[in-house]
Amino acid sequence: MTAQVTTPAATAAHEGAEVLALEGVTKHFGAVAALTDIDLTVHRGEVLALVGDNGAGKSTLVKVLAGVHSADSGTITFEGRPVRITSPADAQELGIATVYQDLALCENLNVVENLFLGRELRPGRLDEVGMEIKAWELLRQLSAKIPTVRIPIASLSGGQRQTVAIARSLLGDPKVIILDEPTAALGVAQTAEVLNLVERLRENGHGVVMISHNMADVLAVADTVAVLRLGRNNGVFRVADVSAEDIIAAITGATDNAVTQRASKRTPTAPADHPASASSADGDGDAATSPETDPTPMTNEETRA
Ligand SMILES: Nc1ncnc2c1ncn2[C@@H]1O[C@H](COP(=O)(O)OP(=O)(O)OP(=O)(O)O)[C@@H](O)[C@H]1O
Repeated sequence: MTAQVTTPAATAAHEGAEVLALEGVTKHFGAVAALTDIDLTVHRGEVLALVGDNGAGKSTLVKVLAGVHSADSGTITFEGRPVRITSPADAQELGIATVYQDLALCENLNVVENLFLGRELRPGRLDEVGMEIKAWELLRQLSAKIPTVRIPIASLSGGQRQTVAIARSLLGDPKVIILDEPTAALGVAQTAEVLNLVERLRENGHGVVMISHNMADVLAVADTVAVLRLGRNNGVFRVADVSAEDIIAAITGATDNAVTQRASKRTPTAPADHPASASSADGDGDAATSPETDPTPMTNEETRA
């Protein structure tokens, strides 16, 4: 897995150009500060894992990008120009697709019917052949293992359902695809199948934002990990440079808690090799960060490079 570039000089070597950037995005719900000054950058052909504890702001951030919530302040730049996302239609028009955890598939309808629900091809009348050809084309892009596109969703496995939901998100030809916990509740084989899909999306040049609580998945498939804590940025890391303990430390805002101690007992490492990495953006001072030994969380300028 290639490390993310961090310097302007190396920008040309980056796998893809910047497609989506957030700067200072803030969202309140009444007195609750769900997001404060969030900066984030997504490139073409990059898988960015968005991680954080419960209530860290991940869903709110996704909903801001999906046009469900409007940001109170901050700038969102899409393909180099500032944009306003005030509705799901805005997001779709820009090329930001979101696959929510519930997948929103109709159990009794088959794969083609689900893919085209609400946007059936109709040159005069329903173009069944055209839809079927397009369905296979989308599934082929994902190297998907679906036996037939006329099978009802109810007969598919969790991984196959995720495949159909992701294929449907590709219909609008999006540049950025947001996946909300795509492997939650899946078994080992199905998780592997979904991680393969994520890799296909990257190969096809999409920018992928993947919310996940699963460190193994994050380390297996992401290029970059962005940590949210209490609604703020708490570190952006290249996966190549970071361990699961580093990420957990940034999520929890501490190196010395029960979770990180358990993780380091399983994989003993010298403290100098695997220090805490959280750049404590929330200023609560409980995240230990050492400039000498830190696995180099990227600055916001670097992630935008
Ligand atoms: N519609 C809403 N109204 C009021 N408060 C909200 C709303 N949505 C989210 N919040 C609050 O914003 C904060 C961030 O919540 P959010 O759901 O974005 O976190 P999360 O990281 O997605 O958590 P989880 O992993 O549990 O889904 C929380 O304090 C939450 O209670």
